[in-house]
Amino acid sequence: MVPTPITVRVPAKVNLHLSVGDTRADGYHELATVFQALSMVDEVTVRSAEDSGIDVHGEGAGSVPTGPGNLAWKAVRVLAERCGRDPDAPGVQVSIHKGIPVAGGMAGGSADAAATLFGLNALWRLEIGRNELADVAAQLGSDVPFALQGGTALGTGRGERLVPVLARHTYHWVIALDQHGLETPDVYRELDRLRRGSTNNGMGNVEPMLEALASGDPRELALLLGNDLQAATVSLRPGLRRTLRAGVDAGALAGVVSGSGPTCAFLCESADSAVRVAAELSGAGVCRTVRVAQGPVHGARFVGDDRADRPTPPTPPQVHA
Ligand SMILES: C[C@](O)(CO)[C@H](O)COP(=O)(O)OP(=O)(O)OC[C@H]1O[C@@H](n2ccc(N)nc2=O)[C@H](O)[C@@H]1O
Ligand SMILES: Nc1ncnc2c1ncn2[C@@H]1O[C@H](COP(=O)(O)OP(=O)(O)OP(=O)(O)O)[C@@H](O)[C@H]1O
Repeated sequence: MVPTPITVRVPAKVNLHLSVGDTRADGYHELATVFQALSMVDEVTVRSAEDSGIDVHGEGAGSVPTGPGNLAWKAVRVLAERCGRDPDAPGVQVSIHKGIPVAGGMAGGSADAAATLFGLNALWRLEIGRNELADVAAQLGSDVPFALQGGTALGTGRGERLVPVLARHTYHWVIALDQHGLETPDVYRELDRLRRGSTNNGMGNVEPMLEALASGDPRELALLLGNDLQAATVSLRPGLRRTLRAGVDAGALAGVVSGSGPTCAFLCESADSAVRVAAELSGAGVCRTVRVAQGPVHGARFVGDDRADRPTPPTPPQVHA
């Protein structure tokens, strides 16, 4: 019997804090980061098919590869290898509906890889537990484990080692999308260039941010938003200075470049304030488009599964596409 297709919803992320340390021997930078999952999502459906393939729909779909360059494709291969399966007999069709901006610093490709792992775990009835799935996720990219986990989390190592963080509040965000994306390696390379000759690549202290998150006051959190990659992103895209200023002028508590950018995220005092800021920012002519989002939200989960306390169940129910 052909298994029922599985659809998984998976969130974007913003880095509330991103400290970038030294480059390691493997070429990655040591990180200390606080991730938050936001209510901008991709939906990924995995189904058994004669021939394997990927189709991509939604905003920015035209710039997403549908072959081996797609992180979801890699996820199929890596998981198949892990469990000794032939990924092409039968094949897997992966359908991606993009709601997360492409190459925007919000981990869209990572989200699709995480959703594919999560979906295949059910489609192939593998019953892989969350820790092992997170290990496979880390093989695919530094941001992939967080897309599985969601919520708010502290990431260390190259960003893949996660500890959940208590966040007492729903935070309201305005997200400003830029005209064109940026490639993450280019942004890290630019940071290395800007830092050349400097010896002080110490990691910022995340404790104050963890306390602000526990208190739940967005004004406290706003004072602590920070991203070491921001200088590099702004150096590559100087117009972002204007975007960041415009968000604060429109009434946001603070703004920060999301990860490697060029998307900017603005923290607002309330849902109403976010709507006002979004309206004013979209009229300011400093970005392609503006969205309103909330965080934290769940990591990868089945569409239709509303149980709030089960972000990554090891043996989930199958939900039909
Ligand atoms: C900017 C962030 O989104 C912040 O969460 C991440 O650090 C990037 O995570 P990602 O896109 O999953 O990145 P990966 O696919 O693991 O790595 C892509 C490239 O980014 C750079 N990279 C990434 C993570 C890291 N800790 N140090 C790095 O230098 C490396 O050039 C690497 O080759
Ligand atoms: N499933 C996918 N969705 C989007 N882009 C993908 C996907 N698979 C591969 N890519 C490629 O990866 C590049 C980065 O896309 P992505 O949307 O993941 O960027 P990002 O959000 O900036 O990543 P991150 O925040 O994790 O650094 C794109 O240029 C695209 O060609």
